[in-house]
Amino acid sequence: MPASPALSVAGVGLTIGGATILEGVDLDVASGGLVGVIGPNGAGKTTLFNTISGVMAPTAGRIRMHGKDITSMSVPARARAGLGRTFQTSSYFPRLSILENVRIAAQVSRGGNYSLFAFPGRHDDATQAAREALAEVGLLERSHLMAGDISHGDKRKLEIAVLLATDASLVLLDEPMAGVGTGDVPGLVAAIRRMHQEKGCTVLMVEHHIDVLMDLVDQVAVMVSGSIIALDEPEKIMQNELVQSAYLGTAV
Ligand SMILES: Nc1ncnc2c1ncn2[C@@H]1O[C@H](COP(=O)(O)OP(=O)(O)OP(=O)(O)O)[C@@H](O)[C@H]1O
Repeated sequence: MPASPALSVAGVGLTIGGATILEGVDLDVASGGLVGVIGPNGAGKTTLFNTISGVMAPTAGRIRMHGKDITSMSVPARARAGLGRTFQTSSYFPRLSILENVRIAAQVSRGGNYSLFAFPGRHDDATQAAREALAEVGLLERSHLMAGDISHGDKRKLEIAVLLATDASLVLLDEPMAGVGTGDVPGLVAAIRRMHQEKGCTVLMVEHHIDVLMDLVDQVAVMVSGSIIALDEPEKIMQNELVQSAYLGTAV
C-alpha cells in the first residue's frame, strides 16, 4: 500500500459571512515533497495555510497529516504532531537573543515551558537543538544578538531555525522572502533547501518571488479565487495556458 501523503487537503471550503474564501480545495503533498503555492493577492493562500495549521476551521472538507485526520485538532496538538508554520510577518521575541528565541521554541516543543531560568550556560537537549538549528541557517555566530535588532533576512532565517529546532516534519512557509533584501535571498534559499534535503522536512510554501520559487520547488499549485486551478512541475506550470490567462498574464 502506498504511504499516505504528508499532507492531504480534501474538498476544503471556507465561507465567512456569506463570502466564499475557499472552495473545493484539493491538495496532496507527498512525504518529502517541496511544493509552492502561487496566486494573485486575495486568492486565499494564507487562508488555506490558516485552515491547515488550525488557526481557522474550514466549513467543508477534511485535512489529514500522514493519513491522520487533523481537521478538528487544536493548533498546539497539530504542532505536537509535527506541523510547523511561519507567518507573512516575522514572529519572535524582539528583546530576547537569537539563541534564546530558538531555545524556548525547542524547549516548549519538548514539553517544557517558556522559562529562561538558568539560561545561559545550560547544555540540555533544547539548547543543543537550538545551536544545531542556528548553525544550519548560518546564524550561530550571531546567536547572542537581540532578535529585534537583526536584519529582516536574518529574522526569516531565525523563523526557519525555530522550525528546525522543534523537529517539525511538515512546514508551511508563508512568503519567507517577503521584505528580504536581495542579498539575503540566497542564504534563505539555502536554509530552506537544507531543511528539505538534510532534515527531510516536507515543505509547502507561498512565495511571490516566482523565479526563486520555481527554482526551488518540485511542484507548484496555482490558486485563483479560493480554488487550486493547477498543480504541476514548475516548467509545466509556466506553460499552462489556463495559468497564464488566469494569473501569470502573457509576459511569461
Ligand atoms: N477572517 C476573514 N474574514 C473575512 N474575509 C477574510 C478573512 N480572512 C481572509 N479574508 C478574505 O479572504 C480572501 C483571501 O485572503 P488571503 O489573505 O488568504 O489571500 P492571499 O492569497 O494570501 O493574499 P496575499 O497574496 O495578498 O497574501 C481575501 O479577499 C480576504 O479579504
